[in-house]
Amino acid sequence: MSADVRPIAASELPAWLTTLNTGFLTPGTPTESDVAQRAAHSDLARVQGAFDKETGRCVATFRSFAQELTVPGGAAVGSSAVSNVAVLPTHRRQGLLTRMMEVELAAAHARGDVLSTLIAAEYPIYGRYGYGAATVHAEWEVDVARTGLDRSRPAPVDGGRIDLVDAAEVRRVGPALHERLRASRHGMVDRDARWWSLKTGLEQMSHRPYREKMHAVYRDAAGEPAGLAVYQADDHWTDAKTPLNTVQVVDFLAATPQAERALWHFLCSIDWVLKVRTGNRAPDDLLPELLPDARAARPVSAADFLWVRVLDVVRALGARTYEVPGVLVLEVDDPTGPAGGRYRLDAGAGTCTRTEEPAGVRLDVSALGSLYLGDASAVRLAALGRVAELEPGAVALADAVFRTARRAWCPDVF
Ligand SMILES: CC(=O)SCCNC(=O)CCNC(=O)[C@H](O)C(C)(C)COP(=O)(O)OP(=O)(O)OC[C@H]1O[C@@H](n2cnc3c(N)ncnc32)[C@H](O)[C@@H]1OP(=O)(O)O
Repeated sequence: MSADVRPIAASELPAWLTTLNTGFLTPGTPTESDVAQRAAHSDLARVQGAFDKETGRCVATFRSFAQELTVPGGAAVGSSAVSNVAVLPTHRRQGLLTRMMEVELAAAHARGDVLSTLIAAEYPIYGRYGYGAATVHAEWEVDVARTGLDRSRPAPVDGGRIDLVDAAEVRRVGPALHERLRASRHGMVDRDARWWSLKTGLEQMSHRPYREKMHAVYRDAAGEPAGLAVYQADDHWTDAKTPLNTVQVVDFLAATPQAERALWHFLCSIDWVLKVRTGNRAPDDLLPELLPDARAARPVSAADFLWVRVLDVVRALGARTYEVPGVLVLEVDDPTGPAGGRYRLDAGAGTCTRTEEPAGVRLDVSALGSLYLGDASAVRLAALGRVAELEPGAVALADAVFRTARRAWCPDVF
């Protein structure tokens, strides 16, 4: 079976969406509204399809869009975000993803994108294309009876307050709060207006019907919104009519530790609620130790989340800051992409240039992607055989230079 890979025409969107839904095991013919929304929010030049040469059927989907990724130090770096990758089960393992990815990475490089980013459905798929796992998704389940928090006094003690608000208020205060947090937390990506519309039910796709949520906003003593928790509960009771509810947090943004403390205390104090599941948190989240009994928060997930592929090493390494000074020469291998070469990183000056100097470390571009946001350890990658030390001490220096005090966190699936 052979197939043509090319950008799709607007008239092909319904077939493309059907293939995407089937590939993601959410069968369903798209509605007119689904198609209209996609048309309004997609740059069709960046929407690829593969079409079976015999049947003409759309058998694979791939899309990219412009994204900003916050890197250590707070700069927002331009990335080509890859999403909606699916190949029909009848056409898998025939090289279609590889062909679509080659088109995408060449186009991203030609556009001048510094990085490419994605959330991998499965771990083994994207390393071969130069992506490296760059952030960790952590989730805890809190046994609220064990927390030691005083549930009878859930109000903030710092002069702030918590207000329960509707979705319209979330659309008013959420974007600015997110922008404030994004400017200081590496690993976060921008959210456009449609993100807030979809997450608050203003728009919805038929295969993912919106279920109304509850929203708590923390305002500091000056009345400024500094935190937002979006959550739902499962309405679960025992036969003996005792409550067994679990609160599932679906979005939690806290711009200050005070907001973080106040919102977790609030969520752990709601009557009928025995458990709070945190949703996607940073692996170094404050939560466990915000509780008098930290063990009340049981880790339930710790897995790779955002994957980063460096396209332009000079601009990528020059965009982030480094917590310790040091000069490191890296030899980057990128046989199928544009990032290969030798680079001199001056972490103190925050500059990166191409160089002919001898390299201290040699690494594959996917290992560079893992190091980029400061979450991976160069020493650990060396132990795994993914970073080679060419000069004594260079791996330890790379470890110290790339790591960040707080860990990278990407709250969003895209
Ligand atoms: C960013 C996102 O959208 S993530 C969502 C990704 N989509 C999904 O997981 C949906 C279900 N899966 C699929 O649609 C497909 O299997 C895809 C998209 C993952 C892969 O598409 P394919 O066209 O089959 O990949 P392709 O044939 O180009 O494979 C290239 C290589 O990757 C390997 N590979 C592909 N998918 C997988 C996988 N899921 N697990 C392990 N290896 C894989 C292939 O074996 C092949 O290896 P080889 O070069 O050594 O032979």
